[in-house]
Amino acid sequence: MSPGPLYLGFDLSTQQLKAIVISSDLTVISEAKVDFDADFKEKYGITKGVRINEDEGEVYQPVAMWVEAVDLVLSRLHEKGCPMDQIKGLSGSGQQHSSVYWNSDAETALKSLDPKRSLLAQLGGVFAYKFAPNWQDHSTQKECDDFDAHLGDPQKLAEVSGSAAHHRFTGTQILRMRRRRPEVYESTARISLCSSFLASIFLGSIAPFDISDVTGMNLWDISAQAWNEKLLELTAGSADGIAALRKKLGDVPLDGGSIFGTVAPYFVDRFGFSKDCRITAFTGDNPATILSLPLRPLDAIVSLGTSSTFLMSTPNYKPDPSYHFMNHPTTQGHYMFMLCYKNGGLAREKVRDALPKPEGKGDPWANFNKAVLETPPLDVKNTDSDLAELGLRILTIILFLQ
Ligand SMILES: Nc1ncnc2c1ncn2[C@@H]1O[C@H](COP(=O)(O)OP(=O)(O)O)[C@@H](O)[C@H]1O
Ligand SMILES: O=C(CO)[C@@H](O)[C@H](O)COP(=O)(O)O
Repeated sequence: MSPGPLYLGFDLSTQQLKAIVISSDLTVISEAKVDFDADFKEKYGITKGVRINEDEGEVYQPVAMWVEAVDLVLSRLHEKGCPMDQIKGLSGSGQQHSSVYWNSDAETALKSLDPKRSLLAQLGGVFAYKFAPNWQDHSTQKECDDFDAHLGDPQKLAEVSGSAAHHRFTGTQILRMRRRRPEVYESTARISLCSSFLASIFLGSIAPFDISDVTGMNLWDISAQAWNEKLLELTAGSADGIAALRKKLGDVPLDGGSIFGTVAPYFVDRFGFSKDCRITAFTGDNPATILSLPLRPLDAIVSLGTSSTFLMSTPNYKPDPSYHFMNHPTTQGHYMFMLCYKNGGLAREKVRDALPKPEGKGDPWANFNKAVLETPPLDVKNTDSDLAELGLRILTIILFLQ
């Protein structure tokens, strides 16, 4: 029996490109992944998905690797016998903050993709910069100082953009790109976030930023729901440069759930997608996580990937330099609150490696999981007087009940 209309979701994260196909009742029909280290370590010179330039604190990923991964993950789905022609909707998420710099050939190349040739053969030359600065990049201290000072102080920047300046936030990254690599900035026709980059490939045209992901840039004025003119001026270097920067950034649709169009003919001819398979906005991986569970007021999600994040949804906008506020991805007037630990995965691996190794070729995390399950949270046995819970309650009161 046919499972009915299917939906395809992607996640382009630090270490993998994952694809999952589900039916309307959320049954998983097929899945495939490209693991960057397992598939591309030698070819692209990466470790844990990234390259590092220690001297400047740069952490970055080859954009060509992402492009190649799209063809590869789809051919894996296809080879598994996934009924591609029944996929009616397609969307996805991308690691937040990471940016792609397209040159002026990009739009034409995306519109005229030939299904007989690979994506990489056709898109290899459309980037003004071969790399995407990764969210782990920390080369932008000077730019952070400039952002924090530009509106007065970090509190003011947080009030306007939802966050104080952060190394990984895309505004500080674009400012550094203009200063450090002015030729790249000049030859950039459009800038994408990781999420809108992936949407652009499927759409065959450069997709706009998502309304939630745009709030991870330190450039979007959340109260005005518009680019902040002063922050654009800082990034562009002068008032005269604002118009050119706006062009590179593009317009941002305020409706996060909008449909961008149908899948590009390349995917219909090469992988058997239906012509009417529709593409909805791709968003950041954390906003996507917020959407993945039906959160009630005061519910929180902890997401453990390369980073670790703590997420809540709220109608109250209470920004502070010590955490992040972002637009909710689909509900206008709602926000998501986030704490992010950049070294979450690393810390867990360190603890895992300090424990005795499990015997044989079983799950390398077996002893870690056992130790976690056997240890009471923060080693506090009485949960009624648990200090961690007290901390969470205070945070909740500060955020929501003030
Ligand atoms: N069984 C496990 N228990 C705890 N952590 C794990 C386990 N398996 C993988 N990890 C950690 O999760 C990280 C990868 O998470 P994943 O969500 O796939 O990455 P990404 O950030 O690319 O989305 C790895 O770096 C590793 O530290
Ligand atoms: O930078 C942040 C959030 O601000 C990270 O959470 C990234 O979004 C990366 O996600 P993973 O690759 O760890 O899933």
